[in-house]
Amino acid sequence: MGSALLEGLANTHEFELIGKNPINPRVSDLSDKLSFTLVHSIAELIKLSPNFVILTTPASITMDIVSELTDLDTNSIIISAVAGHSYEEYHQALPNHQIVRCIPNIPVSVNQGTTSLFIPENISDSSREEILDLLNKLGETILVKEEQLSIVGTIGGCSPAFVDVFLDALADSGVLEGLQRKLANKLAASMVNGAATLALKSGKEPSLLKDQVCSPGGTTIKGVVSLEKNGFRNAVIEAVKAANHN
Ligand SMILES: NC(=O)C1=CN([C@@H]2O[C@H](COP(=O)(O)OP(=O)(O)OC[C@H]3O[C@@H](n4cnc5c(N)ncnc54)[C@H](OP(=O)(O)O)[C@@H]3O)[C@@H](O)[C@H]2O)C=CC1
Ligand SMILES: O=C(O)[C@@H]1CCC=N1
Repeated sequence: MGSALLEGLANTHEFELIGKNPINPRVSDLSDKLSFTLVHSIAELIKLSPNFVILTTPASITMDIVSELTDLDTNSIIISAVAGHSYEEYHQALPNHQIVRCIPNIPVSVNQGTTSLFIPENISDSSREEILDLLNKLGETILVKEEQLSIVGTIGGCSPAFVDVFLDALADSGVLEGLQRKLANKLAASMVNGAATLALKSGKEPSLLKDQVCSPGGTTIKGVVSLEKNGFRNAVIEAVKAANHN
């Protein structure tokens, strides 16, 4: 997730970026590619007084890292992208800092992300604006209450993987009929991109858009009936449930 955020922010050419990571050749290569400063300790990071600190660490080590941020300038805004720790936990660890929680998704790397964001009440209007300005450069930002962050973050954050499974399956079906894999992959991704753009731009309900494709007695409705017979809708609902109630 950290690499995806760095890529999306680097694409804007508007930020001086810093990455903090244990020594790792993968991250050194990324820092060369995206031209960001790489630091290996929190102390080095704190000295640089960044405007924002975005946390993308595994949940299991995040609170240890947060406890090292006590000397961070209180003007620095902390944005946690970590699923699994509440605002209250961060606030207790760093009571004088401004902290918000978000769940971005991997398409932030191409500035087409969906980021659900919880901003607590104690954040000033100017900080709120700065946070939204930053995240909006990465795609769409959806403001939510903290109790909604889990389900909104699951649908926004995990579902790119579910869509990737769908894309891979669509491409498989093309390959089965003799298409080259590359062509099948491109066809599937372009189609999903177009269908999603139409849903967003038209504002129409997906069920109405589906009806427009299904000609009476035609081929699409036969495919839709087959999806329903095979539990496609239920499989999606169960996947979101499983991811959200882990
Ligand atoms: N993947 C996603 O789509 C999303 C993930 N998230 C959240 O982002 C977080 C990371 O997830 P994800 O990127 O998938 O997991 P990864 O395991 O791929 O990434 C974790 C990163 O943390 C780094 N790291 C480990 N220890 C430290 C440390 N002490 N200081 C700094 N960095 C450290 C790892 O470095 P190294 O590579 O050297 O091991 C790695 O780059 C999780 O909390 C997750 O909930 C939120 C939304 C979406
Ligand atoms: O798989 C995960 O745990 C993270 C949280 C949201 C997306 N990926």
